[in-house]
Amino acid sequence: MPECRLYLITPPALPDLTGFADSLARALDAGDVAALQLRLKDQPDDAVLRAAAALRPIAQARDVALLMNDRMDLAKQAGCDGVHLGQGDGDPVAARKLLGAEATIGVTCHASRHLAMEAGEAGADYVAFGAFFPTGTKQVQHQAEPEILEWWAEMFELPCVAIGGITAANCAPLVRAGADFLAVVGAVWSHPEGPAAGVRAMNAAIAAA
Ligand SMILES: Cc1ncc(COP(=O)(O)OP(=O)(O)O)c(N)n1
Ligand SMILES: Cc1nc(C(=O)O)sc1CCOP(=O)(O)O
Ligand SMILES: [Mg+2]
Repeated sequence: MPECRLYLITPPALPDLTGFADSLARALDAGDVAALQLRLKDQPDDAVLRAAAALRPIAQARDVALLMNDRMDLAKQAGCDGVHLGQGDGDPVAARKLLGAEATIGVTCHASRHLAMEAGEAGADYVAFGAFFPTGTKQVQHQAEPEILEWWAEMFELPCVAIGGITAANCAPLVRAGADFLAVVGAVWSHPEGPAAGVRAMNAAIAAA
């Protein structure tokens, strides 16, 4: 079974940044997390930069890549390891030019083979497919099936991320289909026993898939 790792995304707002930083440190210390995406939707730039400054040392000290959602300019300003771009968030070629060869650039591809191949050609480091399951975190307009992960993994070396409603209970088919990363919000931050337990549960489910 190919290796699959956890990709954590922050909740959409962080009203208590200090408290969140503590929770994040405990969650990252609980198990294997490959990357953390700072996804603060509709927040002012200064709040996003403040959050990045607080969370970057926690992530990077644990070898967890910090990726900025949506905004390549803020990724650069905040010293992030990369950026995640949706289809309306800018051009991966421009992001590469701005952030450099070492940066990680991910692109949302919904359930589209065409968008994924286009992202790969534009120099993305991963393509993200979703949503695989119903999610309360965001209103989604696209639904993906595990077959797209199977097809991608068979055809291309470039890593693929699965996202959308993924939990420890439903992730096995995505791991078996070839997802390199599972990106989650609720499965960790809304875990009934807390985020550290959420990371442990996801790690265990991935390993058992
Ligand atoms: C890993 C990952 N995959 C997909 C998304 C969704 O990005 P996007 O379509 O730009 O939507 P928003 O996150 O900006 O609401 C993501 N953020 N991360
Ligand atoms: C940010 C995001 N993007 C999606 C997509 O389908 O592109 S689904 C999603 C929300 C992921 O949160 P949860 O793990 O709580 O479902
Ligand atoms: Mg976006």
